[in-house]
Amino acid sequence: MHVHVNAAVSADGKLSTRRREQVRISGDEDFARVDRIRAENDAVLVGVGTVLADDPSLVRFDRDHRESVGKSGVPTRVVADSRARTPPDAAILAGDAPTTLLVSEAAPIDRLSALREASVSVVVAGTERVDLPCALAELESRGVADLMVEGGGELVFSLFADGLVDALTLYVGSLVLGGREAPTIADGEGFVERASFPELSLDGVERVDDGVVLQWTVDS
Ligand SMILES: NC(=O)C1=CN([C@@H]2O[C@H](COP(=O)(O)OP(=O)(O)OC[C@H]3O[C@@H](n4cnc5c(N)ncnc54)[C@H](O)[C@@H]3O)[C@@H](O)[C@H]2O)C=CC1
Ligand SMILES: Nc1nc(O)c(N)c(N[C@@H]2O[C@H](COP(=O)(O)O)[C@@H](O)[C@H]2O)n1
Repeated sequence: MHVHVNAAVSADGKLSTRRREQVRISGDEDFARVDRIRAENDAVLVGVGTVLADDPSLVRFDRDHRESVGKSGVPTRVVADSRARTPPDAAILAGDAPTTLLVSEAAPIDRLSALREASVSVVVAGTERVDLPCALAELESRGVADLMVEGGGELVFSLFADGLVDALTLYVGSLVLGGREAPTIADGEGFVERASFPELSLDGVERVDDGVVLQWTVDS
């Protein structure tokens, strides 16, 4: 499976403010770029923190671009949600696009039943927290060869820690959000030892809207 993380950050590297409310960091040109990346992927993954903060629908994608890259159907929406906290009326569950929830064994049965009623497909992996290598392997067995990840910082850190990220694209916007508690692209516990820092190779730099898009591949 190929895993591509994409996000928009402020000039000081924040995904959002300390209130964790959605901030429009990029502009129309960048959102069109994001729609093309969605089109290139079989599924789009976010953490439940992003679902609770932003209530994204993840239904938009560039249909012409999808056809041009030879993909059919629509990208599946996927939420990493250890305890099944996705609200049954969340936008990510609405509409015709399929949604898969990655949960752990700690997810309460009643919440899972409510979500299954909303026609959600469920993958159970891990005891307390979603075991990402196991969950992504299950997605792959269900036909997900190309996975886009749209955040947030807790999930993306875990994906890096598990060595699961192949490519990283960041839109860096021309604004400063500040805040030591504001989320960044890789939060979690953080890496400490030099040997554990994921190393990246810079593949591209492009001016988009009023910011810059940086493209890296992750060194193996
Ligand atoms: N500017 C941008 O491009 C984006 C910004 N955001 C912002 O990011 C913030 C949300 O990010 P976070 O709070 O970091 O939440 P998150 O979206 O990373 O979700 C974290 C949650 O994912 C679940 N999870 C399941 N398995 C996990 C694992 N193995 N490792 C880590 N988490 C796991 C846990 O329940 C955890 O609480 C919001 O403020 C949102 O606005 C989110 C996406 C894109
Ligand atoms: N690429 C990008 N630029 C910004 O400025 C943003 N605020 C975000 N946020 C994320 O985009 C997703 C929106 O999804 P829907 O359009 O509602 O489907 C969601 O994941 C936001 O967190 N992204």
